[in-house]
Amino acid sequence: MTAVVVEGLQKTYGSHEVLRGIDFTVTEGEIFALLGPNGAGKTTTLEILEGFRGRDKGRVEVLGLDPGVPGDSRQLRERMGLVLQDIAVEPYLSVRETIARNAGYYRAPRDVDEVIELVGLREKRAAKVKDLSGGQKRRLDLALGVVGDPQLLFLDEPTTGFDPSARRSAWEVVRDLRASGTTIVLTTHYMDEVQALADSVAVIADGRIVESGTPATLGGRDSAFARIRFELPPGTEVSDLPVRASTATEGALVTIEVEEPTAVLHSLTDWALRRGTTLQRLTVERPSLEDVYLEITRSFEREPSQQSVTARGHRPNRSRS
Ligand SMILES: Nc1ncnc2c1ncn2[C@@H]1O[C@H](COP(=O)(O)OP(=O)(O)OP(=O)(O)O)[C@@H](O)[C@H]1O
Repeated sequence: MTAVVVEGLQKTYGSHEVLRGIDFTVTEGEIFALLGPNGAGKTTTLEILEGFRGRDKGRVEVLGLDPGVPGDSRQLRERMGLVLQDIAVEPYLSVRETIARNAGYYRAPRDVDEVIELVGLREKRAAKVKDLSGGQKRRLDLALGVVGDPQLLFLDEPTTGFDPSARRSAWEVVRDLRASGTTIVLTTHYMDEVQALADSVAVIADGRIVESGTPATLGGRDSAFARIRFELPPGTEVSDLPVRASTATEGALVTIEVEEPTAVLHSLTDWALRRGTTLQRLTVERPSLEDVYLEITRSFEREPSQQSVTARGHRPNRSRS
């Protein structure tokens, strides 16, 4: 089942065309990450899906409803949860009072204390909102997003300002929500967060979706070349190696790029052992999600207008660069 359908979505602010025909779908029960550089239009897209912002053109369906239609939008409020970048809360209410007050807006909210527990704010339940730290405030935002027991949860940069351990806890909360059947639409600038959470990913640049897939396949990552690196053993030359090193040296390291590294590694290690030596600092790596993401978005920063037409064709082959 599909939770969200977006087709040909367009939005212009004045003369600034922010969305120039966005298409994507979110499957029910998945965590979908919408990525893109600052100002790419992620928040605008989310706000359109949430019914807080109108669209100029295109089809948008959220849980079978059109957030652009007032009646549908009201129904959606009951069925979706939001964790926004800046949420207005009463500074003099306590954490528990704030969550309880929000719970009152829904017909079938979750238990308030269970939600406090879920987001790790038990010790701060009596603290006033104004006395919370930045990270604790974001946890409260998360609590407010989930207290209505939403079918669909929007998370706009949910862990910005969290310390590493709080991020891990927030990820656990998000995974638990997915396990309980909640569909989650997420924006984030942290690629480790995408790797840890997302089932599918779409990247917005230059007003369009320029890449989509899973964290493992985005931008051809799964078929990218593996990069083998090691230190040339003392007294040997690159030409002595049993395989051709495509790049002579990178710093002090020899670099070899191959599609499938098993056989090459075998012949390299065999060669080294026969010579009674070792391959110091040996590593085998494929591009990380961050490498791939940066390459996708950088190529759009270079030639925005041309790139938008034939995005794939213009990008250099990241697996070999
Ligand atoms: N109400 C508005 N009026 C005019 N321009 C706007 C408005 N809201 C957003 N913009 C512009 O639209 C563009 C997209 O903004 P948006 O907030 O959707 O980007 P984003 O991808 O969420 O960015 P970030 O990663 O920085 O949060 C930006 O250039 C922004 O300045």
